[in-house]
Amino acid sequence: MNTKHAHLTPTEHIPFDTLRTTLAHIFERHGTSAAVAAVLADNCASAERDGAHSHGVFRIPGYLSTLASGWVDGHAIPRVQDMAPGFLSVDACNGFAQPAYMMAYDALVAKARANGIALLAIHNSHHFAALWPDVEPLARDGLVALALVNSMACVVPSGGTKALFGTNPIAFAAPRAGHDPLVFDLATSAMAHGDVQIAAREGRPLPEGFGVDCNGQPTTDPRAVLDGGALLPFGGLHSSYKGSALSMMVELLAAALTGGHFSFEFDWRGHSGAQTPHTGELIIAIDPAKSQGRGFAQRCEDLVRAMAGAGQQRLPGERRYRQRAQSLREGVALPAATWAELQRLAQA
Ligand SMILES: NC(=O)C1=CN([C@@H]2O[C@H](COP(=O)(O)OP(=O)(O)OC[C@H]3O[C@@H](n4cnc5c(N)ncnc54)[C@H](OP(=O)(O)O)[C@@H]3O)[C@@H](O)[C@H]2O)C=CC1
Ligand SMILES: O=C(O)C1=NCCCC1
Repeated sequence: MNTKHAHLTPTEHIPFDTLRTTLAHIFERHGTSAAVAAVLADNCASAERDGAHSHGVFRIPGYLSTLASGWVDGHAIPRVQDMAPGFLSVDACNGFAQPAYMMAYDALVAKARANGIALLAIHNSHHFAALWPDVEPLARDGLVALALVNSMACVVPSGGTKALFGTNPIAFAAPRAGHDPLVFDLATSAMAHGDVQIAAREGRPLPEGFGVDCNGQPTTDPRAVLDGGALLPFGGLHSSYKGSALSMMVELLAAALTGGHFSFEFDWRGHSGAQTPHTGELIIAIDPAKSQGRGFAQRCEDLVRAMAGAGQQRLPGERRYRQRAQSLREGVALPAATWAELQRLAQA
């Protein structure tokens, strides 16, 4: 949202269902089917609820300008194809990735349980969201899950000078006995592009070693990164080859394997306002019940205990679950100006 002065206004606490319904109205009134609106609204409201601000309501203007530009089809009806016993392919038909995923979700779970492992390869799709909502439900269904999605060329490969990779996140989830699933979700760039946009809006510098300007020179100015500059892969100045290798892997698995575009391949010039990357996504689901040994859930607890014993202060995903519980208890905290703008858009 354009919340430039939102921090000056009071905070409102909005019940999660009210936020989700309002977002669904916004999507539907701005160019999606009711079915697509429901999926995107749930995703976006869930991100805001969990404190994943770079992919919560902050993204609404980007979704709307993209829909208005004609770059994405908000009414697309995805086509699911059964490629092999463990391989499903979905053509999102130039629509959003999440409705395509929802259409194939049950088949993916059934295949993973039957075969031990199954892949869902989505192409011709747009992903503008956090990735953990694509893996957490699989872990709640008892499966180990990995998701990868590529975005748009805004990351310089290690040692290079030109933006080529996307910010290319990887999300992982594993079921735990008696606990929320173990989940991590991280961009393979030094920072998510959304966080660079938020830093620019709030006038905050980036940490050293995260970005370069349009001349390839190191900069901490988020605007210089956004205006022709680029991010570096994660890993810091001396180990960015590690983030770069992971980013390369995401390009291959999310784009080459699915039939989607690489982050540098699609051309959205001519669609003024378009912000959603037109790429691909790969989701891998593994049934741990098929594995050897003392049982995956038990081994997971062994590892978590050992990590705590070694001094790890918190698990990935833990902050998010804490924020989720608080938001469900007290309502999702939003600047009053942002909530007023969302309500206006829902009527517009
Ligand atoms: N659709 C797209 O194309 C793209 C989407 N994104 C999204 O942007 C979001 C933000 O990514 P990013 O900035 O890399 O995420 P963060 O760096 O904020 O967090 C990455 C992961 O590390 C965990 N974590 C953070 N701090 C700690 C800590 N001190 N100890 C243990 N674990 C920790 C987080 O858990 P916790 O959540 O609990 O803090 C999270 O699982 C993601 O949801 C990603 O999917 C990014 C790039 C492209
Ligand atoms: O934050 C990011 O990085 C991105 N998020 C949504 C899609 C484009 C990249």
